[in-house]
Amino acid sequence: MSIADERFIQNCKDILENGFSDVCYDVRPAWADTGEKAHTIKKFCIVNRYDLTKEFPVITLRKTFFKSAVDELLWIWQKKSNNTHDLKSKIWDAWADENGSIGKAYGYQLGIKHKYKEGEFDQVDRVLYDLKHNPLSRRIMTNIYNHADLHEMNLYPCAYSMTFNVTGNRLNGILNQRSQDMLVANNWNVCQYAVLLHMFAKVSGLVAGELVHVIADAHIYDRHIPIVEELIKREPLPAPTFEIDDIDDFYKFTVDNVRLKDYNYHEFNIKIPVAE
Ligand SMILES: Nc1nc(=O)c2c([nH]1)NC[C@@H]1CN(c3ccc(C(=O)N[C@@H](CCC(=O)O)C(=O)O)cc3)CN21
Ligand SMILES: O=c1ccn([C@H]2C[C@H](O)[C@@H](COP(=O)(O)O)O2)c(=O)[nH]1
Repeated sequence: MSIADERFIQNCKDILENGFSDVCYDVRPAWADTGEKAHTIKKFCIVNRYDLTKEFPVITLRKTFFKSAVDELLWIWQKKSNNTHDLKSKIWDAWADENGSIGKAYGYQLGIKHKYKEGEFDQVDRVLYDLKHNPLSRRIMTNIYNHADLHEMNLYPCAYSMTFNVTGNRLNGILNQRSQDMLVANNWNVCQYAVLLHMFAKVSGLVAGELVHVIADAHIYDRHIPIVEELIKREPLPAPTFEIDDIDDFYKFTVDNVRLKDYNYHEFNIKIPVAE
C-alpha cells in the first residue's frame, strides 16, 4: 500500500476530526460560481517525511495528474516562466491577466539573478552550482516569498522555499509551504518536489533521499469535505515504480523523462471545484 496514501488519510482524518473551522469568520477565498466565501477546516503545521529511496510518494486513492504536475514544476523551475501560455494545463488561468501573466510570482522569482563572488546566478543555477561544487554547504536553498514584489503577484506563493541538504550521496530536501489545499494540491505538490529532488540528484551525481514537507496551514475547503470523506475510506493500492532517464543537464529534462510504471489508482469522476 502506498505510503503517500497513508499520510494523506492520516492528515485528512486529523484535520476533519481535530481541525479548526473558520466558518464564522470573514475569509479571503471564494467560490467563483456563486461568490460565496470558501471556508475551511484546518490544522496548523503538518510535517510529512517521504523516503524517496523506498517509494515514490504518489497517492492511489484517486489519480494524481502526474504529467500535468511535472509540467507545472518545469514551468516554474526550468522555464522560470510566469506566463500561462508556457503551461500545458489551465490550472493557473483564473489567476492570470489578459496576457497570461500571473505577475512576479513563482518562475519569475526563481529567474532573478543575484551577485555572488563567483559571478551572477539565479536561484536555480546557484543551487545546481552548489550541489556540484559545495555539496557540504548548509546554504543551499531557494526562497520565492519576496516581500518587495508581493503586490505584483496575483496569488502569493504557497510552496515558497526549498532547502537542499546533501548527506553522503543522498540529496534531501525540505519543502516549506505556507498554505495547502489538501484535496486539490497536496499530493500534486508532493509529487512535484519529489520529482525535483530526483532530477537535481541525477544531474549532481547523487541519489534522491528524503523529502520533508512542512505545511503551516493544511486545510480542507467546505465543498471538498464530502469528497475527502469518501476518498479516505478507500483501500490504498501499491505504489508504482518511478523511472527517470539518465540526463546530466537539468535544462534538458522534459515531462517524458520521468515516468510512473504500473500506476494503479481508484476511479474518480468528480470535477473538483477550486476556490479562488
Ligand atoms: N484554492 C486553490 N488551490 C490550489 O491548489 C491552487 C490554487 N488555489 N491556486 C493556484 C494553484 C493552481 N493549482 C492547481 C489548480 C487546479 C488543479 C487541478 O484542477 N487539478 C486536477 C487535474 C488537472 C489536470 O487536468 O491535469 C485534479 O483533478 O487534480 C491542480 C493544481 C494549485 N493552486
Ligand atoms: O501549489 C499550490 C498553490 C496553491 N495552493 C492553495 C493553498 C490555498 O488553498 C490557496 C491559496 O490561498 P491563500 O489564501 O493565498 O493561502 O492555494 C496549494 O495548495 N498549492
